[in-house]
Amino acid sequence: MSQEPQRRNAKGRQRHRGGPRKFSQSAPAQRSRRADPARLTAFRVLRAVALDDAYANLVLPAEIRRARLNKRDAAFATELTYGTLRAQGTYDTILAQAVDRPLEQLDPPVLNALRLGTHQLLAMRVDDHAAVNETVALVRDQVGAGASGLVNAVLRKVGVRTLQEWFQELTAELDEVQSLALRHAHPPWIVRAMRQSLKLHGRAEQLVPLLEADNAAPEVHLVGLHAGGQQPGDAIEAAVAAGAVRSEVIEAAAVFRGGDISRLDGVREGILRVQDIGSQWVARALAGPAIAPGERWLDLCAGPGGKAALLASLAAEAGAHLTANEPAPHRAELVRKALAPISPQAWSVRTGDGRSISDTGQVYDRIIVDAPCTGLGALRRRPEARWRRQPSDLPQLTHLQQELLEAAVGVLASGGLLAYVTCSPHPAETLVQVEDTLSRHPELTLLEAQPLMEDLALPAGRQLLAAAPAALSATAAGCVQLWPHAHGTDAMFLALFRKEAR
Ligand SMILES: C[S@@+](CC[C@H](N)C(=O)[O-])C[C@H]1O[C@@H](n2cnc3c(N)ncnc32)[C@H](O)[C@@H]1O
Repeated sequence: MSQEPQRRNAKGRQRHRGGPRKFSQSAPAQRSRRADPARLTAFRVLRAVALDDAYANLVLPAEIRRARLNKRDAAFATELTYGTLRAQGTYDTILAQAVDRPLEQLDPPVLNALRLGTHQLLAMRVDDHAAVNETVALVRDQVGAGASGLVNAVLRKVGVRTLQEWFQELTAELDEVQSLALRHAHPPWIVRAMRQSLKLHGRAEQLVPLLEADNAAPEVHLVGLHAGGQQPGDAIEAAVAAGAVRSEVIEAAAVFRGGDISRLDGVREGILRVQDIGSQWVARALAGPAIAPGERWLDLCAGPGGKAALLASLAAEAGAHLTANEPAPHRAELVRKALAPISPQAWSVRTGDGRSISDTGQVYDRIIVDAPCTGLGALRRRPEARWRRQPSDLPQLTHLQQELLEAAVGVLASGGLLAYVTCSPHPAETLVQVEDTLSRHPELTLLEAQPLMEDLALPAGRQLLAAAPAALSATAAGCVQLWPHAHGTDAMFLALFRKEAR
């Protein structure tokens, strides 16, 4: 976000000439006065995100197909959509300087178009004229001629400065957190939470690299499953043959950089799944220590089934059985689909609230609580998420996390293992929950998660973990917190408890 394309000469007015240009001056089209299809695609996604609470990563591919965009225009629409959504708060601060009324008084489609135009002007290599004229054409086509004059005038004001010049102007009076928030396009409360968490894990000086990593596209990771008579390694071999690169971090995983993932045979068969290596790693940590045949496992919050599929695959190999629990019926259905390729003796799905799991009358030897959380550890994946989440979401989520942990402890067998996992590094969702749980349950011991995860890793993975700085507390030292900038994974958190045998 703090980087911008080199587009101006020393006088700061001319577009750069020569040198690599990602998008042509007229990209993707100055073909007509109707809305350009790539920009219209981005506009439609922004509208769905704002009006229907849609996820851009789900809506965008469908809109690209609907508009029949070619590869180049699809890339343009993707960069425009994700870049605009990610930096929305920063662009709104800039736009507030150029609009003569509070932004809330603008029609939402006009505000979305202004955000799209601002991203093109300040962060994409699109010529100023094309950025302004195409946005005006989009507004005329989609909103009406009335708003096009305002959009033209506002974007001309925005384009008077470069992004760096706007930052200089706007951050002069801001404190450090607000300034970082503006420059790296994160809400200040998230910057504060990240700073606090990094500090607790001995990484106080890594805030900027983390914020930068949140703004970069994540790699696509694959996991191979034990399913359909195949070993996990077979699926990975097939993926490698199709262009994936074997992971050097953990086994039965690969990194895919080759485009359309659904073309891989294993993905269609369900024996190869897209799953962040951080998620794979924490799920394997639960299954890591020696498994006795006949063990009963529970995934208390299983939807949509990523970790459940890996755990069921490991259960199938070891002769254990996984119960995958999920309260939302449509998500429970996704779990069933995810588990379908795996031997049916190894799993079952329960559709129900995790807080009432004791109703089953069962106890479990290994339980994962992959709790509903703010998702602040996966901001790379959901460009709109950081602006949608509010600090006011925390009390309800942390209360639910605590209730789910209580329910899990209640059905954990004596001597059993409990993994508490979040895809958030927020201290209130992680270390505070662990300390509260330990204080309520003297029968629980916090295990050292890092050596367990090291045992599961390949040399490069072991090195990544070993490079972790000293944490500030014994609790933090016992848990593992992964980070996008340090491990190349989502910021997954893992605490591993054992219930002492009576
Ligand atoms: C972080 S997601 C789990 C991701 C999943 N483990 C995976 O790897 O694909 C949290 C899940 O908890 C579910 N959930 C929400 N409330 C719950 C409750 N009261 N009991 C159990 N699960 C709940 C959500 O529907 C969501 O599917």
